Amino acid sequence: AEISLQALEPMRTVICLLFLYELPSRISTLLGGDPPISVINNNKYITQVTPEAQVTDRNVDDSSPSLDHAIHTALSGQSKTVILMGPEGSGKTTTLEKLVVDWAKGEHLQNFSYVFYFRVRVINSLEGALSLETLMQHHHIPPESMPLVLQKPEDVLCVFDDLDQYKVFPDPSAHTLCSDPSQAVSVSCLIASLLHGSLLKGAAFVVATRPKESLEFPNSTRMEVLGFLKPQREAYFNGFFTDPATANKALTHMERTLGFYDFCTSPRFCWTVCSIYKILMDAGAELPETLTQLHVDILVHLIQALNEARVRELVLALGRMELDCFSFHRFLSSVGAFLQVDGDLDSDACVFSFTSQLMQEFLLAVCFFLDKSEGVEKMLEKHKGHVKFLDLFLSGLSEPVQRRPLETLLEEFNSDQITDFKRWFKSSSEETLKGCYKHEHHRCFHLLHQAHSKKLVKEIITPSAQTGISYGDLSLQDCVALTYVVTCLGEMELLNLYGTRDFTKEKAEALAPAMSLSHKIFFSGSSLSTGAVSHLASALSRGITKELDLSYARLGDEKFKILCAGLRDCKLLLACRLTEASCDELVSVLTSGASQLYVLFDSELTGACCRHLTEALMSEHWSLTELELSVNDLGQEGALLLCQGLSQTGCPLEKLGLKRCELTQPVFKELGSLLKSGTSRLKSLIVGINKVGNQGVKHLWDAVAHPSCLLEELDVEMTDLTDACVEDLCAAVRASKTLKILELRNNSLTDVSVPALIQVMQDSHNMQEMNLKYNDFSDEVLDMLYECDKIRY
Ligand SMILES: Nc1ncnc2c1ncn2[C@@H]1O[C@H](COP(=O)(O)OP(=O)(O)OP(=O)(O)O)[C@@H](O)[C@H]1O
Repeated sequence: AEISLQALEPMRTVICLLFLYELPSRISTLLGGDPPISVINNNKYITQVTPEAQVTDRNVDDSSPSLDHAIHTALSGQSKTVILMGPEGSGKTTTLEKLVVDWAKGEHLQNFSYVFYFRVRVINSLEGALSLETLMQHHHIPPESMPLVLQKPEDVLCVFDDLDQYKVFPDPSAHTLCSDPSQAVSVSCLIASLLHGSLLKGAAFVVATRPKESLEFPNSTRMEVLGFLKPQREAYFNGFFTDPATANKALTHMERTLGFYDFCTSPRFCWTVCSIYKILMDAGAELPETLTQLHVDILVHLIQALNEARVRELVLALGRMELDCFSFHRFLSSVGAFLQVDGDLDSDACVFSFTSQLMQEFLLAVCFFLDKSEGVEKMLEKHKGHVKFLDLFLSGLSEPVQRRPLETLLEEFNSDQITDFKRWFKSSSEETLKGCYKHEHHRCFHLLHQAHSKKLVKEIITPSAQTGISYGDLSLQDCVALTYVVTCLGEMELLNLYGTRDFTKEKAEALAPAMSLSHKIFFSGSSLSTGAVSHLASALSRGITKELDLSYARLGDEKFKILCAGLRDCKLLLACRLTEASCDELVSVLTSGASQLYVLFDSELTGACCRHLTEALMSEHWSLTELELSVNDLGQEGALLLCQGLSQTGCPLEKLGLKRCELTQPVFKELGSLLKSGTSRLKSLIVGINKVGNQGVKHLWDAVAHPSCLLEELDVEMTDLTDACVEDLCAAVRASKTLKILELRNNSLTDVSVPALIQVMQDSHNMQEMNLKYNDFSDEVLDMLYECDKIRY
């Protein structure tokens, strides 16, 4: 390690040298990573950001709060203990070592005169009782410096790495804490006494651990170690591959094929990916498409690099997790590529652990296929709760193309095991896809995505699959897998994302191809980010979507504007809440000449919007044949204006929805004149749930009876009709040559009207259906109604 030591004070020089000496003789391995000290010395260190920086801006710039800076600030303030928490390989050790190196170089944390770095893995291997003084001597502090350390503990910073490795976790209540630095106590008591402040009271601590719930120390600040978000990954790839074009190629490939997995934030995983990509690119080989293929490539490379004759036995021993010295003594020179070995190999206390959880699960899956072992159900049950990717790897390896390179090296996979997996996958997916548990559906899609076989997707997703259930609240990985499945199928009838709470730009981008291939998309009750709306818009403009439900999505005017950009060529928009501010956009889409059908159900369109709409209707560019404005408070003035637009000669509108629009009698009168005018092409008029009574609706009966009226469907549900309207109603039906459907639900018609209504339906040749549900009929007329099959009641 080549830190320049000349400029350091003698004490620092000693501690720094010893710290470096203390670093176990770590070497760079494909799965383990480049040792932190080599990362730091070779200027490959990438500064991580804090969760706050992530929230405020994902494209973090230099001024964003860095993790290192946050630690420095915390240690120079009130907080005496900083707990760094992050998953496997997230960069905790590297952050700690950088901290110590920066101190030793005199760059940071200069308020401390002594910095001690303890690795719990190493302390664990110290047996018997230990005093603080002996521990420090283990860390090579010269005896003459000891009194200085003990006299001014506030000048001391202790760094504890791998606290999760602690065998017995420090718990103050379980120990009598020690306060005498020369007293020999158990190692667990020693650590607990330091962290709880009974030893070296006033000293500061930085502790790193994988996520642990029960970790609390006095005056402590927790900090999440996020690993590499996208901007840091980009910086890392650029540092790894010196050629920018190669870096970009590698990064783009990783983001496309793996970027949706959480573990991509792990710097250690990024190192492994970069390393294997480099090997493959140098050899002119294809880069892996799936997580399984990536692990096949890694394992093949590791095996080839070993000088090991019994590779099949080695893989079996690792996969069966025969993690004991006896098994591994046979493969001593080889296991280091896969395992971390703590303690003396010849002692019972020697502990083996997998460097990569992913590789551990991958080896388990390989083992399942290598020889006849237990059935797949039993195997998955046995590991339930401890594994995350086992079924994915099984799925990937069950496809010949993916496993072939391994078979060439080991031997052919057992065909019974492959058949067993395929049987399980088929039957469990069939069951899953009949049900309505979205998480199970998503899991099935993840497995299909991993298998990467279009043929298999078509085999598994049969027409009986319930793919129309709500897939709301998808994760990024769900979006990618669903897109894969829909792309293989070629189309999807309904993409139901009802109640999605957090539809981000990233998710929308991943799901865009699936959206383009869906006939209907439901986003009802969802919350879409601005970025997501713009991906939705472009997906719609490219795709086949005919129906889009954005009801209760509270899109708002700004997002609606963005959506409109994609709607120029879209056939239909259903239900979104808009206000007056969106009118200009709306009118411009409506008159674009490309939209064919438009529904603005349940918006917040008011009278003022009607003025814009009317202008649009009167313009020569209006080409829509359907307009749905139901559930908008248009008001009398607005609705009358609209009628004016409709009476324009040449207005092509054939279907108009004005349900629950607070319409009044004068509006019905105007609608009636419009229908009789001879200029209207309206075939369907939906004006239910407007309380205008017999008098109001009479204008429509008169219109229906008029020879110029072309209406085929009239909906006057819940308009307060009584028996008094029936004479006009029957006259209208008899006179009309076009009317086919009459919707009369939820009115106040009674038994006395029934004979006339049945008669008129029987006499009419045009009429196909009259709906009389929820009127005031008694049971006595039910038999009569039953006789007329054109009446629903
Ligand atoms: N900030 C960084 N810049 C560049 N590389 C990094 C950084 N952090 C980590 N790495 C790389 O990732 C590897 C793993 O990181 P590190 O050992 O620090 O993780 P960890 O969180 O301590 O993991 P574990 O929980 O397994 O102990 C390092 O060896 C190094 O190669």
